[in-house]
Amino acid sequence: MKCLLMLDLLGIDDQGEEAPEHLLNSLDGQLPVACDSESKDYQTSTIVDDKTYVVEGSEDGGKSWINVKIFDNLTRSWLIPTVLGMKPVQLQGHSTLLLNNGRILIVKKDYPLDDCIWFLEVDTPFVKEQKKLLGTEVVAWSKGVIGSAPKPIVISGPSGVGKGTLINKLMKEFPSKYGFSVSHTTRAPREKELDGVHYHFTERSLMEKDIRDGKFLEFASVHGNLYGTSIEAVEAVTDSGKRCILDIDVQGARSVRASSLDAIFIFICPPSFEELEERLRARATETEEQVQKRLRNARAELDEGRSPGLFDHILVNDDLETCYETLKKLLASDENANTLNQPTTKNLKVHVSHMESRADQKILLHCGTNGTGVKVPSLFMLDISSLKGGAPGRTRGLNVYTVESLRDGVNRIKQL
Ligand SMILES: Nc1ncnc2c1ncn2[C@@H]1O[C@H](COP(=O)(O)OP(=O)(O)OP(=O)(O)O)[C@@H](O)[C@H]1O
Ligand SMILES: Nc1nc2c(ncn2[C@@H]2O[C@H](COP(=O)(O)O)[C@@H](O)[C@H]2O)c(=O)[nH]1
Repeated sequence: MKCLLMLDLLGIDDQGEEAPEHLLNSLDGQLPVACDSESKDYQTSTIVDDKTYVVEGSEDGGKSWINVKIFDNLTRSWLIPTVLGMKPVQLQGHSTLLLNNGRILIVKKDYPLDDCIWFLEVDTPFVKEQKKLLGTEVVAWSKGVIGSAPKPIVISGPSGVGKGTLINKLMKEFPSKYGFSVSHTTRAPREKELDGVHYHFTERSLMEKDIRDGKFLEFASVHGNLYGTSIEAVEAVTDSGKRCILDIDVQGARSVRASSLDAIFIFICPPSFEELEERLRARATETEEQVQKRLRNARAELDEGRSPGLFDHILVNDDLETCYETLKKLLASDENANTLNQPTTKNLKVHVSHMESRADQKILLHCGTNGTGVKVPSLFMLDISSLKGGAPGRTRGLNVYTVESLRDGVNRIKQL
């Protein structure tokens, strides 16, 4: 039904008829396409090679929707792509600009700067991989975030090595600095484990559906159960300004390594296999059969943990305090090396009328009055030269400047 409605807006039926002439004539991916401010329905078209990406939205009686479809300029037919990632909740109009790295920049009109910059990935490595996996056309949304965020930390290692113990110590000593990525799992809760705190305990069919819907950054079958990190789990921590810690198995670490998440990877080893077995039994949370299974898997994980290029650091958890101190030092030096550029609140509501791309990865956002009576600069500059991350998570590393025209053609540029 939804699909019919979208086609209807363009004045065509669902029998695969061509896009109307006026739309085709106006399609030009190289030029900024300004939105139609008179209309309640918002639509832009961007040409990428032989395809035209149409982003459209509408507000109808308080309900709003956003849709993406593709017009194949060779076969002259419409394609409905699989849409991944978290999409904008509302549009009150938007402008688009094709970037040269397989992304379309989308700036929402009349939204605070914090929530107005989005990317629609149409030909990035993530999208290419998903196209192969799903066998359909794929597009992926990613919200643009101003400034950089601290790198997430992936902690991996065999069951019983002490990952949870080390992470709990970090969280206890630095509650405002680190946040835990709460995974989903199909395993049953242990005594004292709380839903939403230690894990999101879920049913396999629900989790499989969410995986199909692209909600997971990674997932793996571990010791007979399904475990996974949702994109939301990581982004919720990162958005709160904390450094996100993921406690995941080696298969999961490998998937995250291959993803757009720019993380630091730490592998925890036991001092010996006998000590690992002792810790696992002493914890007394598993049946004998489960302990045997976890120990069998531990041998493979210990081998895999040493594979070149997978982990940045390997720590031996012999004496707990010594290992904890080493972990803290390692994280501190990594933080210093990646000086944090925490975003300040960007509450300014901007009404972008059009965008202009410059050769040096800077984009000029020309703004009109936003109707709130609050004076807002009429020109912003967006620096996209150091973007990090991307779909299925956020795109970070955006820098925004105000541009103020002074006399004699001199501009004053100030970073927000
Ligand atoms: N350095 C250490 N020396 C002795 N015991 C330890 C040490 N570190 C952790 N332990 C103990 O080992 C047991 C297993 O630790 P923990 O639950 O943190 O492991 P884990 O790696 O998180 O396991 P899993 O992957 O199954 O969640 C716990 O009872 C914990 O108290
Ligand atoms: N790939 C993932 N592995 C995960 C995730 N959350 C936890 N784990 C790993 O599973 C085992 C077993 O955990 P337990 O709580 O049942 O003892 C352990 O190695 C965890 O690191 C996840 O989201 N993805």
